[in-house]
Amino acid sequence: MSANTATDKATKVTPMMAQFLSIKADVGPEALLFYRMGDFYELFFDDAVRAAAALDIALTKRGKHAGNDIPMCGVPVHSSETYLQRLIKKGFRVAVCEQTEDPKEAKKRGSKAVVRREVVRLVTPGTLSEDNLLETRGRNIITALSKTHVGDFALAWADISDGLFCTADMNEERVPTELAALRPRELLLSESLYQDADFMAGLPLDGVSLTPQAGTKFDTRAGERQLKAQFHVESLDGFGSFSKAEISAAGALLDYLELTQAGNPVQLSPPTRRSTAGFMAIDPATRASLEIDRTQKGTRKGSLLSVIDRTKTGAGARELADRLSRPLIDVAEIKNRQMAVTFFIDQPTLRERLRNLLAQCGDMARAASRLSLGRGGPRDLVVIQDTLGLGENICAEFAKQSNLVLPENLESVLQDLSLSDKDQLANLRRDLAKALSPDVPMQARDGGFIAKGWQPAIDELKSLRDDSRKIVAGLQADYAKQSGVPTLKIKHNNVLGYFIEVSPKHADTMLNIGPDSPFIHRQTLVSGIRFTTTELADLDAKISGAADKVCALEVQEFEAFAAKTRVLADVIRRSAHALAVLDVQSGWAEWAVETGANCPVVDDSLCFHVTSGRHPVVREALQKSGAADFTPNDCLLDADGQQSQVNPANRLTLITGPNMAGKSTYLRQNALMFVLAQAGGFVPAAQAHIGVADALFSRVGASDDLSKGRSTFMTEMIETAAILNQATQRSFVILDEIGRGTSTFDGLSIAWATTEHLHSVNKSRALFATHYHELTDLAENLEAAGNASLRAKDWEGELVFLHDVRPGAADKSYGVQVARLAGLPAAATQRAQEVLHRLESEKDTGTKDTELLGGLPLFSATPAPSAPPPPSDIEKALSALDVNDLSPRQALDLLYDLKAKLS
Ligand SMILES: Nc1ncnc2c1ncn2[C@@H]1O[C@H](COP(=O)(O)OP(=O)(O)OP(=O)(O)O)[C@@H](O)[C@H]1O
Repeated sequence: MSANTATDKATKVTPMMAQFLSIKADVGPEALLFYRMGDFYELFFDDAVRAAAALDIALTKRGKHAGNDIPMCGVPVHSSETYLQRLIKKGFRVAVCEQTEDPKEAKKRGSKAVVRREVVRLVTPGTLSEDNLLETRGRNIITALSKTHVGDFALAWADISDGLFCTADMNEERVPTELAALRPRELLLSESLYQDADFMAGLPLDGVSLTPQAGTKFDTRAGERQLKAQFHVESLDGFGSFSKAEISAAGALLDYLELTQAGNPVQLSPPTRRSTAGFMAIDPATRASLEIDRTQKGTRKGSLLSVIDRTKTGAGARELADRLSRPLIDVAEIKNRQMAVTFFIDQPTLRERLRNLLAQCGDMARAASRLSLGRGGPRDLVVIQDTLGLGENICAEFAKQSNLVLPENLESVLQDLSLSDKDQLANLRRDLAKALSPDVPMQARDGGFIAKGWQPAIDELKSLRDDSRKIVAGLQADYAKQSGVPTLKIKHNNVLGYFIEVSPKHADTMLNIGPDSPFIHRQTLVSGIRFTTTELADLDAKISGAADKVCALEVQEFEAFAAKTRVLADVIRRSAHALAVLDVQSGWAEWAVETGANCPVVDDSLCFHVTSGRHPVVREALQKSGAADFTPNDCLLDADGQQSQVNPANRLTLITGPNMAGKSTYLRQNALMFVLAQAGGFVPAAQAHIGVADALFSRVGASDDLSKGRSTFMTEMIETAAILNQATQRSFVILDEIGRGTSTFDGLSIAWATTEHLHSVNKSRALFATHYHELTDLAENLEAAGNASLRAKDWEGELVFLHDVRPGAADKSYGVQVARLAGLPAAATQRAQEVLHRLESEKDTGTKDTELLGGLPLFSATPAPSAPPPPSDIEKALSALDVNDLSPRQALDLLYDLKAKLS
């Protein structure tokens, strides 16, 4: 072979590889290309290397490209969802490329022709719709963030798994707050925003996959066209007046969804404009520290949501999470929600029946979405049929109750659920009930899901198929007689269809029947000899022909139903939402009854008065561990000072008390009262009067944010700055130990100034927990500040926490005792106690603070105790000894032994 030929061969690209390379070039390097080859999705080159490592599967090679081996790995199509799920979780995006023609068709173009393949979908974290890839009780949000030339911002967001679609205008400061509420899986934004490091540093982006887009994707005019096309309207006025920023974000989002679904239309609800002014602002740090829907470790378990969630359906759980994430400000709307919960508390029997029915409901909105995306199956139709039926049963349960007075919003929810005024939907349900057989497969192509009596053509073909099968069964006896081989069997496999099989010892008998033999030899195997007959072959053709036709007709029926659900998608989604709302309201009532939660009085005042409040999560944890009961506590704050004439109410209370006494718990439980009350629910308290808060702020627990290059102290100061700059008189603020992360005097001064600012400038309702006892003096100088403390008692040398909040400042911190409880070595706690005594006595004798807190000189003045030496061998032996067990002789021997150890 000449050198040239060798090079030619090395650089020659096979037609299949050429096709792969061209598709890969279109997809780009960001996405892995799942290239369909028969029953596998294959990955090549760098994609294969990355996927093999991420999935921990074998990396092999296939052929050569430019003289090098082509790395390859593959995943079977039937289990590809699991692999997809793992890749998406690891932050990959995957372009799925299918064979879009029958290989037989390709062959007609020549033996070397490659089967046509096309990318049918780009799977990204924010565009999932399959049940296996989605969290049942969590949302899967994709958002687009836009910024106009004049600096206005907007977000558009969607959950394509159930059709949610919303937009909201906002200023730059509000963007992190809204993103934290949405917790999107994927965020689209323009290249220029993406490259703005300062802006990006302020966004809560944990677990968010970023998808930068060319600035042109955010063009307002293109966005308007996209929106009109998506919702088939001539004008957008019907949806309210979108701002330019909203249109730009919505357009970019729709454009991207179209791209990922390779042109398949995504069904979304008409866009809802969510004015940010209507929702309580909870910035990312506050949301994280209050652990509303996730703990700081990122788990749902242990969050407020997980503790109060009594919903029976995935859609209900998602609705509850939405409500807790975005508490309302509008008092009337909050009261509407409360009325529904109260209604269900007053109707225990109806509540129980409703919850039993809800438990049987499927995820109708997600099923409808899958059907509209062409990814649904017969089981999705069953979910729609069953759940619509259950919706009817639920309406019937309400109708059964005599003299029922429904709150207005429940009335409208039941209207959405009822089929009585929705003929098309009622017909769809009735038809589905008639058309579907009880057991349906996952995929329509597997057939066998259309019930008898629905379509005469299918029934006819099925009876032809079944009759032929009966004839085949009868033939076995005839052929056994004819051949004289009583053990002759008629069998079936996918390659041969029906065939006759005899054991090898009857081979001669079968082969020598003579010229009139109907048996035609097909195969000789070690295990048996196979034959067919013209009659059997005819029947086989009839049966398989009929089966194929049945399958094709069933697929047609499925497609027809899927098309009907597409048309009715909006109504189906409204029914599904009605079920979710009923689930949330009845679930909230269930939780309230179980835990003794009550309905708060919510109004526009600036008061916050809670009697016997509890922290729902800490209380549940204590209950589960059986350790102790939760001590309920009151809290009274009034930013207006209106109550002060009767009962002086502070707007700011300084909380002191020993470590571990429950200060942080108290702060958080009161912040959570606002979240629960403004989400429209009941609160864990005997009574509560809550004037709505426009924003919650918390600075609780210091942690550094090294990923953003911020130390613990810096993070703390940034969060404190945000509070002092943004909190209004209507806000609620909790601060836990501000100023810890720096020198005592700096810390104390910052805490001091922060308290004064909050009290006199922001004028918000605020709780401030601190170990700086000096701060408690502030209560005397500031007219609306007060002190409260959590108590502990020294009980026979043991520290007992009482966990109850009392007016007045705490006298001591018990820090050393807590350190002892935590297991600090005895030598260290003894030493700490000595230092503490010394500091306290010098303070009493009037020594200046600077001398007291000066650090080293004082420490070196007190002789440091040395750690007790470890016990000697003799001491160990003596302490293990039981003297009563020793005989006089043994005692004498022991003495000798001990003496020997001395030398
Ligand atoms: N009201 C309460 N009733 C019963 N137990 C409580 C109560 N409040 C807190 N606790 C228990 O005390 C523990 C410590 O509470 P918390 O962290 O709020 O104390 P702290 O005063 O903030 O402590 P530190 O000053 O050390 O941060 C909690 O984990 C909880 O188990």
